Amino acid sequence: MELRPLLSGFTLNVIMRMMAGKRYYGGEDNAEAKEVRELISETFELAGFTYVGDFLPILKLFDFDGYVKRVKKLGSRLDKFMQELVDEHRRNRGQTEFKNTMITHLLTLQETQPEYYTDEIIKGLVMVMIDAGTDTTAVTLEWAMANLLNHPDVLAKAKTELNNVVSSEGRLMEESDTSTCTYLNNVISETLRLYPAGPMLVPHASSVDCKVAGYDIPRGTWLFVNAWAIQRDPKVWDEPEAFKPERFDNEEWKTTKRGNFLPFGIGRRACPGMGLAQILLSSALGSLIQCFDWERDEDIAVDMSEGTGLTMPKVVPLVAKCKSSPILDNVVV
Ligand code: HEM
Repeated sequence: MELRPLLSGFTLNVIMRMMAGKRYYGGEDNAEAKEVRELISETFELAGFTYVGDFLPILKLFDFDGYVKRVKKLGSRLDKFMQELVDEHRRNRGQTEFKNTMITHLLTLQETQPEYYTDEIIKGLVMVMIDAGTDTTAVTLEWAMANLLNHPDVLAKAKTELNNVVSSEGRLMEESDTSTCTYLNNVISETLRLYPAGPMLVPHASSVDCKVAGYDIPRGTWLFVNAWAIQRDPKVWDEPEAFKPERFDNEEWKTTKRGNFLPFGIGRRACPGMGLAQILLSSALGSLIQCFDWERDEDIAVDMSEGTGLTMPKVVPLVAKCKSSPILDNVVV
């Protein structure tokens, strides 16, 4: 079974359920779902494109490969879809399925602060949650599973923890278990250390001339932070290339290595979705480990080559075998 489509469908469903109370993956195949899946897949494709005009402005005069034309066309299709979503919420706010969505809450704020919570802002928030929150989380889950399949001892230890904390109570993993399963969280931290979904963070630009660590930085300079290299620095991490969740066992790393572990960035522009991402990663990975016994598809190590996309996806999509664990037979009828 190939995991990638399942994991990205899962994260998109979670974010869309939060924002709009809708799922577009793995359920009914209606026209709206098809349209959304198409829009989202094109958004990710174009987001990963390097636009040369950003680096050599003169080249903005030419539209090589028709990139600008495609982005503009996609932009207006996305805007139409988002506007329909907002209008649908405006019409049906009282109905159960629309009552507790993020769009409905934003529309309530629009009543008291219309100049700030405009439709443009609401549509922008929906879009940024999809862009920044779905692929990053799905890619991390795929790397985590790949690491576990290459380290059956780690997988067994994580399963034992889940059996002790959750399955022993005859139930499935819940959100409240995410803080108790410390080894599971260490597996996630170690995955984010070796395979950060934002390997170069997000480019930042200085808004004024400034001095950083003695260097003069002119206004408008683009800064890239190589988190991938910092998190594998042999001066900081023992056996930096090894997958060892135990290195996060004690809290000491928080004082000694805090600035060297930055999968969510650092400072005022750090990832605002970090808390949500950690809960999502922990509950999804925990459920996959608790509910199924996993094995590699072939008797060779999973290929761990890193691709060049925005979120550093695996080059070879992960394929794995699984069978249900006894807990599933007990709780799912
Ligand atoms: C494993 C999951 C995730 C990873 C690894 C990740 C990583 C990052 C990184 C590295 C940045 C740039 C920080 C910087 O440049 O200093 C960022 C920014 C951002 N992230 Fe995440 N993220 C994840 C999940 C999420 C989720 C679930 C959401 C929301 C639903 C989200 C929303 C955002 C937003 C809105 C920004 C831009 C913040 C700004 O520019 O001020 N992220 N993320």
